[in-house]
Amino acid sequence: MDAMAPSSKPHPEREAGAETRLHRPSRKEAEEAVRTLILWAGDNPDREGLRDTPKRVTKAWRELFRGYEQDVADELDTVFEEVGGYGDIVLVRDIPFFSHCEHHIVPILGKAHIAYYPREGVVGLSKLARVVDIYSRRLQTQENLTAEIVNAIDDHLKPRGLALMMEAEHMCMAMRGIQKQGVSTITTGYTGVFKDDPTEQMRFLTLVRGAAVR
Ligand SMILES: Nc1nc2c(ncn2[C@@H]2O[C@H](COP(=O)(O)OP(=O)(O)OP(=O)(O)O)[C@@H](O)[C@H]2O)c(=O)[nH]1
Repeated sequence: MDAMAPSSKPHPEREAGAETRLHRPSRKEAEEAVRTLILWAGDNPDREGLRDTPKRVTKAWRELFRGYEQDVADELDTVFEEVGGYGDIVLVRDIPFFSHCEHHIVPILGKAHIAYYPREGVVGLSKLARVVDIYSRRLQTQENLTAEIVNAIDDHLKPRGLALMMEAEHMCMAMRGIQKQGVSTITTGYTGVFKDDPTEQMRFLTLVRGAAVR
């Protein structure tokens, strides 16, 4: 697909039942908007170093926000049912991610840890990281990002339980506003046995922190 072609898919609407299709501006319109922001920042968009910047920024945005073009169902529809009777915890730890906060469009940088107890099969490990990627590459709050990843994996895989922890630094708190660097925000989501049984939550948290105890 042309990296800059407008998507044929509607933007995902977070409000249940919303069916409106949003108008995607042309690439030229998007470049014009970047030019306006350069002027707003106080620089000259026609000077040599900035002349191609609107083009670069729109190209970068296509990449940074490619999650709007992707569907998690495409990643999670392969389930391996032959797992040799394995039914214990599967934990994929330290998945790096970046997103952008929907309030300031400034990066959120962090790690995700996903665990589940298989019920009927397992998914490819990389697919879990792909789901994190798809939802991260949209404008987000950390809470919404966490909930979307949990709901998507839980719906498709139907595990006995799913646990997700996301820890991230929000550049909107580090680089502007309150300007506190190194602050980490932790969000969690649990379903099934992880939701119902505090000892399962403890096991998850212990494994995430690195000690393989039972
Ligand atoms: N809950 C939550 N808040 C976030 C997230 N990302 C950014 N924020 C916060 O969103 C809030 C936006 O507050 P506003 O008062 O509307 O905007 P603001 O004037 O730019 O706020 P300050 O950041 O305090 O300067 C700030 O407190 C941010 O820290 C997130 O993922 N989750």
